Amino acid sequence: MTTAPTSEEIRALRSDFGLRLSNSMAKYGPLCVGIDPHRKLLTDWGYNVDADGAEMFAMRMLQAANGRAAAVKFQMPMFERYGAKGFAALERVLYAARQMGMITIVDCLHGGLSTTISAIADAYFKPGAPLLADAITLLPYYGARSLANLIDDALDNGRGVFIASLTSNEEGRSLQSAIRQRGEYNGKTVAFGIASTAQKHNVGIEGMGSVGLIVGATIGKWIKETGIDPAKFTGPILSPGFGWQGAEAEDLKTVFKGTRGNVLVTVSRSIASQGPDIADLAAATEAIALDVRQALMEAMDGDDDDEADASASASADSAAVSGSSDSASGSGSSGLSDKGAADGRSSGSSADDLAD
Ligand SMILES: O=C(O)c1cc(=O)[nH]c(=O)n1[C@@H]1O[C@H](COP(=O)(O)O)[C@@H](O)[C@H]1O
Repeated sequence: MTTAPTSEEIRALRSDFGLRLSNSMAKYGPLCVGIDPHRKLLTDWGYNVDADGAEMFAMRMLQAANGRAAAVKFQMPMFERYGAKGFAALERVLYAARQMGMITIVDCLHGGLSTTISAIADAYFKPGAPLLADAITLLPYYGARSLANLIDDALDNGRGVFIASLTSNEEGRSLQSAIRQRGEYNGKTVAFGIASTAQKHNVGIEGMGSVGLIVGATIGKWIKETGIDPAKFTGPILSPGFGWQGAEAEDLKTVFKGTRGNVLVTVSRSIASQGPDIADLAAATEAIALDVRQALMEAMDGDDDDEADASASASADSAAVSGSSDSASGSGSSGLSDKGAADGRSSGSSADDLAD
């Protein structure tokens, strides 16, 4: 006969993902290797563009990431496109990653009505789940609170989530910086409301929480217009955009100024494009892991040279993300596009070179 868990056991489970991820980041650094079997990469690596090719690609990426990165993130649509065979391949590579002891994130970007979205806890979080993962990515378009039941299921099973807040693509900016017209976050940006709702799940957790955010590294200085201060968020922050999409060390320093060990930078194509040789993939992983670690260490000590920033932090509300939405004018000209143009790095369009 099984006995019901005590309140202490429940508390421990609800902070388990954050604890395991922060331990892994302390050991291996703040890099997550993105496993995205793009068609072009499969072809370049000499694999068929099918579920078997995606599975072999993923196994190689796993071997390169093992012991060199804190986590791996699987891009669900790039398996899903092969239907049942793709799902079976993803189940197997997730199993392999678990056997290696790696922290696994499935990038499925699910979202929906509270009553229906909860069903996916059976797929990812519960004991015996076919796609058992340590965390998944979520979209909050139905309202961040619509995710509450699913988040509870994740936490009660020692798992976590990453909720899209400020995505790395430029098209997201006008929606995410829109000013809310009603409710608790009236007058604040959409992204701010999402981050604040996410943060509520982390309050009271010692160390890093288990409810994370997605904040693209590409957004650069535009972070200030959103009202979000990543330094005040106590869950993990998954940050895509470094490398292939154009973000550099300077962007990590700008966006994550003052953060302390909770930023997990996810990189896919900049590593995979060095394959298929595992030694080359491993070398690329190590080099990028070093760059990212260095940038985030510098971000930690980032000097507060910006007075407006300092006053925004001072007036931060208890949601632990500073809420200066007054400055959220939604002007879409800073960040990605300015930088891409200024130094010729890839911005939105060239980021699609290896898309799909
Ligand atoms: O959900 C994501 O992980 C995600 C959010 C976001 O805002 N931007 C973003 O690029 N991603 C994902 O992060 C990965 C980035 O891959 P690379 O640009 O190749 O490093 C891809 O799997 C994207 O789908």
